[in-house]
Amino acid sequence: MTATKGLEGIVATTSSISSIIDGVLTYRGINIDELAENATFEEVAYLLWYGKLPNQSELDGLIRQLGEFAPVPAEVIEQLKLYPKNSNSMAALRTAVSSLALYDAEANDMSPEVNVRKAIKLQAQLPTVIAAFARIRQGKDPIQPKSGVSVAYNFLYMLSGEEPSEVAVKALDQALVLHADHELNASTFAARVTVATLSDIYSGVTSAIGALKGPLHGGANEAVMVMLEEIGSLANVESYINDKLANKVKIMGFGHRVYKDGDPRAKHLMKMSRELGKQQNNLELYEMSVKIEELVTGQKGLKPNVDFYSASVYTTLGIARDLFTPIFAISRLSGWTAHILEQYENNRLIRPRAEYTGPANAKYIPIAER
Ligand SMILES: CC(=O)SCCNC(=O)CCNC(=O)[C@H](O)C(C)(C)COP(=O)(O)OP(=O)(O)OC[C@H]1O[C@@H](n2cnc3c(N)ncnc32)[C@H](O)[C@@H]1OP(=O)(O)O
Ligand SMILES: O=C([O-])CC(=O)C(=O)O
Repeated sequence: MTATKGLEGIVATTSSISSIIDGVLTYRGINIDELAENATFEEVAYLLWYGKLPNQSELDGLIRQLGEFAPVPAEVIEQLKLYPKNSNSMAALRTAVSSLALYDAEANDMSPEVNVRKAIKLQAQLPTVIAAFARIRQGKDPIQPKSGVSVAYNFLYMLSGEEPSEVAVKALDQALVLHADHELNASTFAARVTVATLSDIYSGVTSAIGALKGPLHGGANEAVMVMLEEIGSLANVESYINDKLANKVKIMGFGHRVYKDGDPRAKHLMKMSRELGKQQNNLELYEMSVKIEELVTGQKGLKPNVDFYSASVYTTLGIARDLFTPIFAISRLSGWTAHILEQYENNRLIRPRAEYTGPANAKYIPIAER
């Protein structure tokens, strides 16, 4: 038995949800470029869960359900108030999702219709939990979600308590479309491993949130913003990046396990970053990001991934840095749950082997002789 480090190149399951073939990403066979330009996040979530685009009445039905499920149990809001104010936002989300299961009478019901309903419920409740946490830690009251509006609108509304601009809603909606699914990425794999034991959907999503949190995966979008803040201005980019590269420090938001010629999602986020910057008459973050890309691609051949330009996009939308990865979770929840449903449909326990590298024939030594 020989181990493949990081399972690189290992095909661990079949899936009909999303594909990355020759650098092209599709959801259910539809090119991400087409979806990014035309689809709303709710259409994409429906596509991932049901395997087809919704017609108008199906879409209206989903938006209605999302509105009905969006309020979270009062007990969960009370618990959020007890979390330390400086809690890591992904840790808070991981805890809150685990807690949501305790207040869902259907949490352990494994029938397929109930599992789809729980996927929609979680999709509706994640934004409410994150926005409530963000407000509570600022000493503000949470805002009740609206019904009949998009996930992007509701999240921005619940964060600030004000009607979000059309531009902001459209930008966030497009970012949600772009992050919704990505084949067997680490957090989706974690979700599938968990539910392949026939554990429940909340357990799968809690595992996935834990995996997304790390800076080699979803946590990279926050790490990119930390870097942009450390750099501070366009004039400092070159010396900062050259220094990091010379010291073999990884530049967050670059590189990818699967894409070697660039992440097809990055160009959409780059464009969004430029357009939002222009609208606000402040292109500094965008220009700094472009300069970083020039240097990192020029010197290392590494291309930006989905996390790189999303940092300047979310900051330009006025969103706090530590909510970037939770926003990724809001979007990826649709993909995680689609994969969980697919795993249940054709389940087999996921249990690979390890190549043993420890000592052989070791003997037990009585404690007095050690
Ligand atoms: C949504 C997402 O999850 S997208 C990914 C988000 N993560 C990041 O942006 C973090 C920065 N990037 C990385 O750490 C990596 O590129 C990963 C984790 C995305 C992929 O990792 P792997 O496929 O294991 O690639 P690995 O880390 O082995 O990199 C291969 C080589 O490129 C280098 N490299 C990879 N990414 C970077 C980077 N961002 N900056 C500098 N060098 C890098 C590695 O140091 C390594 O060099 P070496 O061969 O000289 O040792
Ligand atoms: O697929 C991966 O390894 C990481 C990624 O880009 C994602 O999850 O969107």
